[in-house]
Amino acid sequence: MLEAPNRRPARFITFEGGEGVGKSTQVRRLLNNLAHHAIEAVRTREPGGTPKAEAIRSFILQGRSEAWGAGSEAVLFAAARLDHVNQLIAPNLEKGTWVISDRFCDSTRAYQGLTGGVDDKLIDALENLALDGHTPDLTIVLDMDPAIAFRRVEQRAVEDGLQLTGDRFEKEELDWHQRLRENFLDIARRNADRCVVISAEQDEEALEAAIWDVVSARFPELQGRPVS
Ligand SMILES: Nc1ncnc2c1ncn2[C@@H]1O[C@H](COP(=O)(O)OP(=O)(O)O)[C@@H](O)[C@H]1O
Ligand SMILES: Cc1cn([C@H]2C[C@H](O)[C@@H](COP(=O)(O)OP(=O)(O)O)O2)c(=O)[nH]c1=O
Repeated sequence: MLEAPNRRPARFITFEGGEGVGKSTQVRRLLNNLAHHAIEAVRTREPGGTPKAEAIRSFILQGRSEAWGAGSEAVLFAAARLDHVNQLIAPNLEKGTWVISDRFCDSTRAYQGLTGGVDDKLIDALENLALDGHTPDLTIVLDMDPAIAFRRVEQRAVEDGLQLTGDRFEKEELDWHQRLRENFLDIARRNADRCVVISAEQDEEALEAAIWDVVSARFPELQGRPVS
């Protein structure tokens, strides 16, 4: 009988951190680097990633869930995540395609849990339900002073000739974002085998190189891969 080829499992990598720290930019750059190493990967985001989860994203980010409080929001984010895992993340990993997500479960723990005051046990239960064993293989936590992140976002908006309206999360005060930053660092400390904290206070290329160092050291199949 012919043996199935000994294929490496596809990897699931998530990016976490506060607003404007450069997650989306670096997710794009990582996808590009993986493609150069002949790795098939999909890029996704949370909240969102599937039509149903994107519908929940609009509902929450337009502020329509605000009156319900952080507990209901945690449930809504988990509902979106369950669909995202079932419809996009698990099927891709199963067929050998890497998945790179801009935010995932640590955002619920940081925003609704540690910062929003939702009980740890509820966050744990929702996480177990939504992930169904699909814990990320690696989480890159991009860390920076939120005041600098705000200036970056503001500067880009001015360059684009836009008025900074922001969604409701971006209207929160700076000290709230400082607490959020500490909470992401705390999550990283408590999950040190999965999470790597990288300073986002460096230019895009330097940060991309720092992320690639971590990713390629973590996954040996990237070493010795063809570079196109
Ligand atoms: N390393 C960097 N240095 C300076 N500006 C950056 C850097 N990375 C991203 N930016 C800019 O900062 C803003 C926020 O970046 P983005 O990737 O959208 O962050 P996030 O997804 O974390 O909100 C964008 O205008 C982006 O062009
Ligand atoms: C995934 C997730 C996101 N969020 C928040 C974080 C962001 O404020 C918002 C997502 O907006 P988004 O525009 O994707 O974030 P960013 O500003 O980092 O580019 O939703 C939660 O509060 N809980 C969650 O579980």
